[in-house]
Amino acid sequence: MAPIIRDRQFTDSSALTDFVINRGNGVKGLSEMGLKALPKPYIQPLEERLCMTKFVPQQSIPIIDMSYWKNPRVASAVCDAAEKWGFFQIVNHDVPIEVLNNVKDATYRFFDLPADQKNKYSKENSASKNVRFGTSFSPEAEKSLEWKDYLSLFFVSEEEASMLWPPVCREQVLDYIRRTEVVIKKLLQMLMEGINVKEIDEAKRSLLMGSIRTNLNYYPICPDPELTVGVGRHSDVSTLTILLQDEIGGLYVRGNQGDGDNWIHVPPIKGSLVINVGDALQILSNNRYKSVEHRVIANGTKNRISVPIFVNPKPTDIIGPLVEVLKNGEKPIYKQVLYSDYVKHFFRKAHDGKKTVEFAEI
Ligand SMILES: CC(C)(COP(=O)(O)OP(=O)(O)OC[C@H]1O[C@@H](n2cnc3c(N)ncnc32)[C@H](O)[C@@H]1OP(=O)(O)O)[C@@H](O)C(=O)NCCC(=O)NCCSC(=O)/C=C/c1ccc(O)c(O)c1
Ligand SMILES: O=C(O)CCC(=O)C(=O)O
Ligand SMILES: [Fe+2]
Repeated sequence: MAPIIRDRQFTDSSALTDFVINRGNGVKGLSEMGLKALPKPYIQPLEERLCMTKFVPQQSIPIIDMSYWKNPRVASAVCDAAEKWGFFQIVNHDVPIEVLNNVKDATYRFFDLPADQKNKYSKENSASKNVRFGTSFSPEAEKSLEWKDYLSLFFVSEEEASMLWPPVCREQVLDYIRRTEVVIKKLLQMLMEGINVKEIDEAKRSLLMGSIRTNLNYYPICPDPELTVGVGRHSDVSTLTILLQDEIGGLYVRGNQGDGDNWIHVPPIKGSLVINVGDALQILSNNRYKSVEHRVIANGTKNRISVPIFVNPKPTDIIGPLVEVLKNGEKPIYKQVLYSDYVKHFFRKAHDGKKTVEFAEI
């Protein structure tokens, strides 16, 4: 049955849910209908919209050149950025530009599929929990929805990926993960040395990078972009996130000046990767490294994509402050928690800034 639409608006919210979620049209489908106004469920409360007065145009997160990554100055810049900003960009990181371009093309290929093809991977229809096409963040828990569709791919093995991941993007995402792994290892090595962890043994490797989730995010053109958000304020639950964004821009990071209600734009830099600390690394480092809130605005004239790789502990790992960090008598701020409990807590609520980490506080 066709959705109930009058004057290019939905007559009720169940018709909208049916069109966007149940039929897999996503917000991309809404955008392509040429709606004249933003549907009500997407209108965010005033305090969650990002207004111009909160931008700090003169500030920028650090940009770190990885060409001479063995130089101790690079390690010191990485640790410094992870402590003070929780966010930085890397350039000359050795992931070939073709790999990045290919995964961006693959993202467009996936979202350009007809709705019924994408809907095969929805929460209801997907053959596996490890592959999920969705919209907004957690629509069941949210008071106001986010203007974003996504495909989330949890990596188990190349064999599983070859059976379950959508063929239009599978190889390109796998290649992106493979080539990025080298950079992830370098960054984690530097960050661990900065907190007195001299060797990344198998147990540490699992805690730091035991599981990998890649999301393909699609933010379509939005009517009334100032009334909604692409992604609401949140910190990631990962140890590190490696984010590839396109040339459109729109990602903002909470600044560290004054009362902190100032937001710094992350400008797109050709070939760069954005790196951010997630909650798991904040917990493991007992607050030495900071997971910082970030958000994405909606755009009135351009479609935007981004491809974050979330590098995480294994779901079965117990996370808490590392012994090396507590050696000098430092008090633990966090208890030991099962990582999958932590992630479930995150996924079952709407984006709510930095609140997730309270789940692990003593
Ligand atoms: C994710 C879990 C917990 C799933 O475990 P499982 O036993 O399958 O639980 P489940 O009952 O299917 O899922 C738990 C809930 O999470 C939701 N969920 C599961 N996967 C996803 C997903 N990819 N995206 C959104 N929600 C999800 C489910 O819908 C469940 O909610 P509900 O339906 O009960 O309301 C497990 O695989 C795990 O522990 N993984 C650890 C590694 C991992 O995936 N870490 C997450 C890193 S993601 C990260 O850091 C940031 C993600 C993010 C940020 C902003 C966004 O806007 C966004 O979209 C995503
Ligand atoms: O799209 C972006 O730039 C950021 C997305 C993000 O924060 C996320 O998916 O966790
Ligand atoms: Fe994020």
